Amino acid sequence: MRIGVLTGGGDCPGLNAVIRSVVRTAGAHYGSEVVGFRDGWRGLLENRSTPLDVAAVDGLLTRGGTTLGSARVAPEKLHAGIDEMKCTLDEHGIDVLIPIGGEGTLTAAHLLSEAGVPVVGIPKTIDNDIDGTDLTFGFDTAVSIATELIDRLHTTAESHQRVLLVEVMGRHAGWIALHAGLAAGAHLTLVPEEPFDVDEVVRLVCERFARGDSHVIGVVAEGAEPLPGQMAFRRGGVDEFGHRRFTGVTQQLGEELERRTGKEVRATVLGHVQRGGTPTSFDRVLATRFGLHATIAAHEGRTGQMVALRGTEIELVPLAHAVARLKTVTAERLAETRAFTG
Ligand SMILES: Nc1ncnc2c1ncn2[C@@H]1O[C@H](COP(=O)(O)OP(=O)(O)O)[C@@H](O)[C@H]1O
Ligand SMILES: O=P(O)(O)OC[C@H]1O[C@](O)(COP(=O)(O)O)[C@@H](O)[C@@H]1O
Ligand SMILES: [Mg+2]
Repeated sequence: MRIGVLTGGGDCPGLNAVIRSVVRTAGAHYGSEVVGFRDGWRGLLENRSTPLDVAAVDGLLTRGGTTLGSARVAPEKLHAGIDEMKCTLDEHGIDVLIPIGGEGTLTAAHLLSEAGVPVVGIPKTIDNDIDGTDLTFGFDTAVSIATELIDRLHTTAESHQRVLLVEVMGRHAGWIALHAGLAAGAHLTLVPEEPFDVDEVVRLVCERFARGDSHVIGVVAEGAEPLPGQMAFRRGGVDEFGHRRFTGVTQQLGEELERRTGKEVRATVLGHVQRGGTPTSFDRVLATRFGLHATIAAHEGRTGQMVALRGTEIELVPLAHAVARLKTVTAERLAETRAFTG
């Protein structure tokens, strides 16, 4: 059998571990060959590939990023390019394609699957917002990095009796904010799922200082927004790929808080450091198991599906189900966090 692999969307610690796992499982268990397509869907559209053998994936278990590269392609171009992509797959004799990506990449995978291409998807994203799987690799690494950095901000904040607002990634879902906030003992957690009440944030900050606390740490997901009409808030529209452009909610909230509380406020944006570098051991294991089970599914003809973590086991779920909605933070999980950070 010949398997095609590509990585789409934002890079994520553990992608290389998946590639290694697919290549090693295909070679050692089945004597199959693997072809990597470069830069996500663009590699299929432009017929750019590289053969992947065991030597090519040596050392990839621990390396962050993706050795295949990743790129974004406007969804319309992808819809228009289905025949071209099928031609590329035929030319390389690909029997099953394994796309590794987030909800966007998996939506495109579903599209190809509906067009008759045998596909087994592998979910990735640091945001952990893919439905149908309990977790995605990359999330644990991002939360660990964010937690360590927030820990460090506590000491500088308390030395100056400041409010420190930390912006973490999370476009539609606040999982990183929720977990890093809880792990690092933040006093406030703002997520995209629930517009925040600026009056309430002001009250919380004033109350903490009034009772003698030394500082306030607030974790803000980049996609969080204030309730309408409560403060001036710039909107950035959407980019050419349909993604919302962020305008720095944390900085804007910081300025508002400084004005209304009289306290010094500093905003820190963690940005891409959250998804750079080596994956945690948890993510290496999850990525390796995803690669193994996707390759087994490909050889058993169980296509049109995505591997998923359910409890402690890896299962297959239909791609149609996985991309039907995003997995966002529930009211119950928010309430749990608020018991400690609100
Ligand atoms: N609705 C869609 N229909 C078809 N292709 C899509 C769709 N959404 C995204 N894609 C493709 O998948 C790529 C990756 O999606 P993106 O959302 O950027 O990352 P991720 O896979 O991490 O969610 C996009 O650049 C685009 O080519
Ligand atoms: O690479 P870019 O364009 O800066 O993307 C940033 C976005 O990618 C992410 O890191 C991951 O999102 P995806 O998994 O959907 O690619 C988001 O948290 C963040 O908003
Ligand atoms: Mg996406």
